[in-house]
Amino acid sequence: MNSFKRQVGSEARNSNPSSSSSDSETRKRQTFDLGNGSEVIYIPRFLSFDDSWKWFHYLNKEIPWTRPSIRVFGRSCIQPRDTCYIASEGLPELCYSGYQPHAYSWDDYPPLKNILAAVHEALPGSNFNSLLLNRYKCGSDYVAWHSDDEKLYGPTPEIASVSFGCEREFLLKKRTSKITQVQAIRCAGEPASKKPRQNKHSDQHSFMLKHGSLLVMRGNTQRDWLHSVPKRANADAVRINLTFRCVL
Ligand SMILES: O=C(O)CCC(=O)C(=O)O
Ligand SMILES: [Fe+2]
Repeated sequence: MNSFKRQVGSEARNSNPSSSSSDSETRKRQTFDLGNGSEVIYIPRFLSFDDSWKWFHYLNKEIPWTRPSIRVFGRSCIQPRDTCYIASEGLPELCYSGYQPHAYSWDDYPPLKNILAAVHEALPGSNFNSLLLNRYKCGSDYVAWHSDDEKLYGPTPEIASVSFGCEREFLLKKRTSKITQVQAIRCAGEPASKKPRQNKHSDQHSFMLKHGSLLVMRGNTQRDWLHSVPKRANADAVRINLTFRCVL
């Protein structure tokens, strides 16, 4: 994979709540215009350090985690992370990679409603009604390149992702259209002056997702970009991630 041009959230290294130097900085909302109506918002310290550990321990213990079989390129394999699904009553069923998760109720896990309320407060106008939870037990658990572009989320899904525990890298890369691929093949080896001009936006981004952080993808991000959490040999602890979504 290409090396990423831009590393954001570098203050993520500083996960000790008592460190004061960048306190106001890290609580701030950072907005990234990815171009063409795609946008990412990142709030490194969305939830407090201590509250985040309380949520982490609750979720790790109480959520009925499963590791289902899914289909990838026509082959059956075990999903490389634990998962669980929560949805409001009466919504159409979610199905991804040939897997239809059981929808648990928000009422079964009341603390999730508190986290949802905090997300709604940070994102006025949003109305999330479902939640896909992920648990990465170690650095060999991952999520492969994908976009959350299932029809039931509509054409411009907003996805709010809250992270707890071990910091992991979250990557975004621009989808290449057929036209761009053909251009790339034609232009390989040509002098720079003949190659089409790059636009001002980078086509790869990397976020080190902190304990207690919130990352939001909105606009055309699911249409035009792919995202992943790659394997990392040095990630030696559990990470839990909540992705809030709105089924239309
Ligand atoms: O764990 C993450 O940060 C991303 C999870 C994700 O992309 C998904 O559940 O669709
Ligand atoms: Fe995703």
